[in-house]
Amino acid sequence: MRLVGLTGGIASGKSTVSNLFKDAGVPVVDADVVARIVVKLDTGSHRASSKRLPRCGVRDEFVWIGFDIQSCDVIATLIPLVCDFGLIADVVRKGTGGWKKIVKAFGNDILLENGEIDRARLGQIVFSDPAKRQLLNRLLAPHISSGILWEIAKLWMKGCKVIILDVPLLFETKMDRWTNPVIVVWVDPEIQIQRLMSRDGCSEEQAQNRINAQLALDWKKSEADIVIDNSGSLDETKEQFREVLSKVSEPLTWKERLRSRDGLISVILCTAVGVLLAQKNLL
Ligand SMILES: CC(C)(COP(=O)(O)OP(=O)(O)OC[C@H]1O[C@@H](n2cnc3c(N)ncnc32)[C@H](O)[C@@H]1O)[C@@H](O)C(=O)NCCC(=O)NCCS
Ligand SMILES: Nc1ncnc2c1ncn2[C@@H]1O[C@H](COP(=O)(O)OP(=O)(O)OP(=O)(O)O)[C@@H](O)[C@H]1O
Repeated sequence: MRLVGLTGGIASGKSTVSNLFKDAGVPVVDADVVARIVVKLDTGSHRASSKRLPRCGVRDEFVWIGFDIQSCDVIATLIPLVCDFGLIADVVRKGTGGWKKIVKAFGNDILLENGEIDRARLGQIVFSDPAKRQLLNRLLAPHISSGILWEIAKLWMKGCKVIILDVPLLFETKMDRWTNPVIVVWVDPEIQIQRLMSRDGCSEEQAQNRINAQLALDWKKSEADIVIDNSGSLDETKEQFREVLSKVSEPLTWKERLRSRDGLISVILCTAVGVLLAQKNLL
């Protein structure tokens, strides 16, 4: 299995590029999506909200995190069994823990009427205060990394050979050690701030705070194996993407093959046959 890192700066165009990968049929694990799941409200235990929302079952949560049980032949039969015994539930229900930790640390003021986290409010707080941002990062990091690992595990079980890890803080969290190659989506700083302000409707100061919350994009560019310059038009980015796609779709190396599901199954089968043959010869 090949784990390809996709990163960049805020609003540099990671989602734009990861959508191109998805359109090309390459699976993407999106850390922002995982992070949203881990701060989701556990509707069953929330007390701050006046409205009681319907409780989601474990199976609803699989649908919620985009898990297509039907298409995963090997574990399709195992999942209901395991869920019923609560073994996987702990992993996918991390949202419960993340939500509780945030409310405990930041208070009920960061909650919306329905008890969900007010992301805009929390964003304002953490992007203007490095200490609070560090606190949030510390609280969520274990949930996000286990959420990402779980997403990778599901794709591995499906037999996916190339997986894109779209992680804005890939270098900051040292996750780049897991990935090869690392793609950095770079953008001219002036264009980055303009795109960020127009997408999020924020002031220049707020946009700059968000940019400053991450390692410098130029440094990330210098660490990249592949750079996509997204300062031009979408067509220009698509042009660069075609070359990148053919690069990441090159045949797997032996190491990558061994890390894939089919590679591991082959190794297990070969070992089992080898052991059987050796036993027969010894008898
Ligand atoms: C602060 C929050 C509530 C703001 O939510 P909002 O919906 O406004 O932004 P969204 O989640 O879409 O993130 C947008 C971008 O902000 C940047 N960003 C998000 N969190 C962080 C962070 N802790 N430090 C630096 N940059 C960050 C990323 O580039 C991300 O792509 C949210 O980003 C959050 O919960 N962040 C902490 C989780 C995290 O670290 N996510 C990044 C995953 S690697
Ligand atoms: N080549 C381009 N030309 C014009 N607009 C673009 C281009 N690429 C991206 N954009 C716009 O810039 C904004 C940021 O892009 P995108 O959301 O892909 O960035 P991102 O790196 O995923 O952001 P974040 O870090 O917040 O998740 C979006 O509004 C997007 O539509």
